[in-house]
Amino acid sequence: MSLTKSGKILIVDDNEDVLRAAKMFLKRHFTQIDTEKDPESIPTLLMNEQYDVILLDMNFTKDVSSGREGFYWLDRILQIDSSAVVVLITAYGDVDLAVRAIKEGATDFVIKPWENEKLLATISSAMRLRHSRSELETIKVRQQAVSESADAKFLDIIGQSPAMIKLFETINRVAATDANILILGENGTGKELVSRAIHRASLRSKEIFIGVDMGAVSETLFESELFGHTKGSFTDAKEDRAGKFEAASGGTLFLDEIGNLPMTLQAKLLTVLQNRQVTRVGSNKAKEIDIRLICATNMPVYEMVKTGKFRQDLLYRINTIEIQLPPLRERKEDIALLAEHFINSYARKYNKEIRGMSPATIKRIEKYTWPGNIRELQHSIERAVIMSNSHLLQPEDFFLTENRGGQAEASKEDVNLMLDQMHLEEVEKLLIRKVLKKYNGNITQAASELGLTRASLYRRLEKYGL
Ligand SMILES: Nc1ncnc2c1ncn2[C@@H]1O[C@H](COP(=O)(O)OP(=O)(O)OP(=O)(O)O)[C@@H](O)[C@H]1O
Repeated sequence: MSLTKSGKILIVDDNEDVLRAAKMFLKRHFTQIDTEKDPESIPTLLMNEQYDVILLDMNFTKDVSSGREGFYWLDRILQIDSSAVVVLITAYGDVDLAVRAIKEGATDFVIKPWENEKLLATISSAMRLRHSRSELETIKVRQQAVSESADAKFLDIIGQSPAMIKLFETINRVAATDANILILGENGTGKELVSRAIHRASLRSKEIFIGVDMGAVSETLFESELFGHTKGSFTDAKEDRAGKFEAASGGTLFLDEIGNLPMTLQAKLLTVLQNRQVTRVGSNKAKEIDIRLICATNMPVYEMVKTGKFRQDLLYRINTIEIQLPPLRERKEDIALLAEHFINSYARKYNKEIRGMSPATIKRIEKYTWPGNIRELQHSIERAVIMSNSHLLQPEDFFLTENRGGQAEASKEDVNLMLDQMHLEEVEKLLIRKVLKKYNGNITQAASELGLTRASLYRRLEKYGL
C-alpha cells in the first residue's frame, strides 16, 4: 500500500514493547507518532495536540481484562473531542467487548498481536474517516454560505461613469493578488457586489466566498461565529463547529460593516489577522488560516480612528488596498443604465411587458438624489414595474418626493400636526426616515434604534420605497 506521509497518531498502551513496535512501524507511514503508557495523560495530550487517530488499549491494569478502562477512556476522549477517531487495541478473546465499544463511539479495533499490514490498513481508513468528519464540519458552514450566495441577485456590476471604469480597472489589478481590501461607501453603493466580483476575478474564484455581517453578530457570539467552538464550550454549543474563518479557508472572507465592531472585538480580530491563526472557543489548539480578506463599511473609519472608536493598527491591517465607491448622485451617468438593467430583470420576474422608461421618467430619476443609492433605485424600479400599466415606466409610477434625499426635514410642530392626520403606515415611514437620517443611512444602527432586525428594516424600506 502506498501512502503519502501525513497524519498524527497517538498510541496509548501500558505495554512498552507494544508501543515501541507500533511506533517503529507506523513512523514509516505517518508524520507524527506519540506514545503514552499512562492513560491519565490523555486529557493533557489531547489539549496540546490534534491527533488524527488515537490507538487505545482496552485494559491498562495488569491481569484485568474487563475492558472497563478502555470504555472509560473512550468516553473521556469523545467528551474532549467529539469528532476524535479512536481505534481500540484488544486481545483476541475480547472481540465482543470491542464490538460493544464501537457502538459507544469507537471507530474500529485491532487485535493483538497484529500483522503490520492489517494495522496500517485499519489506521489508514480511520484517518480517512477523520478527514471526512472535519471536512463535514467545514462543509456545513460552507453550505450555508453557498445557499446565501445563490440568493444574491444581479451579480453583474453595471456602470459606465468614469468612477465605475476606474473601479473595473482596480478590480482587475487587485483581484489576482491576495492583498487585503477595504471597500468604503454609503449604504447600497454596491460594496458587497464589488467584493464578490473581486473574488470571482481572483485566483481563489473556484473556492468559497463567505460573507459575515459584523453589525449583526452579537458580542457574545462573535468568537464562536468567526473562530468556531468545541462541543460544550458554552451552553448552546451542542457540537463542534468551524467558524467562518476556517470555513472560508482557501477562499475569500468578506467582513461587512466592519466599522460597527466594538473596540474589544476589534482587538480579537486584529490578533487573528496578525497571527494568521484561529483558535476555536473551548480549544487551545490554533489552526492556520488561509483567506483573502475583504472588509467593507459605510462608517467614516478614518475619523473614527481619530476619535478612538476604531483601532488604527486594525485599519492598517485591512486597508492594503482601498476602494471608495461613489454615491449614485455623484455618477448620474449610471442612473438610467442601472434603471434599464433593473427594469429588464423585474419585467421578466413579474412577467410584465415593460420596455423601458419615458424620457420624462429618465429626467426625473436622474434629478433625484438617491440617498439609499442603488438599493433604493432597485427597489423603486421593482415597485414601479409592479404598479405600472404601460410599456414605458412613467414618472407617476415612482414615489420620489423632492422632500427626500436629505432635504429640509419637517419641524417638530409640523410632525405633530401631521401625526394627527396620518395613517399608521405613514407614521412608520416617517419614523424610519428620521432614524435613518440620524445615523447617516447606517442600516444596522437605525434597525437597532427602531427595534428591528436589518432584514425587517430592509423589507420596510422596500415596502415604502425609501
Ligand atoms: N453597479 C451595480 N450594478 C448592478 N447592481 C448593483 C450595483 N451596485 C449595487 N447593485 C445592487 O444594489 C444592491 C445593493 O448592493 P450591495 O448590497 O452590494 O450594497 P452595499 O454597499 O454592500 O450595501 P450595505 O452597505 O447596505 O450593506 C444589491 O442588490 C446589488 O446587487
